[in-house]
Amino acid sequence: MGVLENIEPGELYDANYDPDLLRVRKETKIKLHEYNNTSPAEEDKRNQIIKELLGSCTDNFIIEPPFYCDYGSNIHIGENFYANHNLIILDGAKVHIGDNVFLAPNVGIYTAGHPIDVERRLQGLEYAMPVTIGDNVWIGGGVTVIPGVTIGKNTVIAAGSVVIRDIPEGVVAAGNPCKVIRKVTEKDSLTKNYKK
Ligand SMILES: CC(=O)SCCNC(=O)CCNC(=O)[C@H](O)C(C)(C)COP(=O)(O)OP(=O)(O)OC[C@H]1O[C@@H](n2cnc3c(N)ncnc32)[C@H](O)[C@@H]1OP(=O)(O)O
Repeated sequence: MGVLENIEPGELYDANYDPDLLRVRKETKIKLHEYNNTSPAEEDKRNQIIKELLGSCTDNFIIEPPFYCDYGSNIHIGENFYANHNLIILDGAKVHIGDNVFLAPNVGIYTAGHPIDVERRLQGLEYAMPVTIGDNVWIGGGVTVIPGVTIGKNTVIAAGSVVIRDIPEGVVAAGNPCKVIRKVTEKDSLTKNYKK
């Protein structure tokens, strides 16, 4: 059973002082420290650490170090997952990533947030809402995905976007806030030269 399993999406919990959460996050950071200090030659060791850490994954994934997350157990990745360097996932709530998903460098997937009002924020309260990323999604460099967002299958999120609302399947979306700029069409599979 994953940590925070009994907390409802959006429900406030004590993220800063709860001893169980602090313990699990520390255990996770110890494993990630080990992972992030492996050599590229230590593929088996890398795969073993990730398999122990994540909620679920297949045998077929690459996560380039450094990689950071809070708990690991809330993260589920599909077949043929590729994450470039410096992926950060704050997984207070579940993060479901489909098959064939590519993440560029410096992607942040944040399920967690704090109350807007100062008083409760300073009590260390936090909420988390799940993030879902569909099959065959490509997320560009430096993209931020905030709590509760779903990105539909076959979609491309342009570099630097901040995804604050759900994005449908089969589109290119860009910007802050991230919005659909066009559909992916048959023409895209005919492009031979990407030179502008
Ligand atoms: C797994 C890995 O490691 S991948 C390696 C890392 N690489 C990346 O992160 C590259 C990501 N690529 C991008 O962001 C590209 O801009 C793409 C793929 C979104 C381009 O998609 P295209 O549909 O070809 O977009 P195109 O260049 O024709 O631009 C279409 C419109 O979107 C806008 N646009 C394109 N990219 C962005 C962006 N990152 N942010 C904001 N707007 C953008 C353009 O300005 C243009 O607007 P206009 O019509 O008003 O002039």
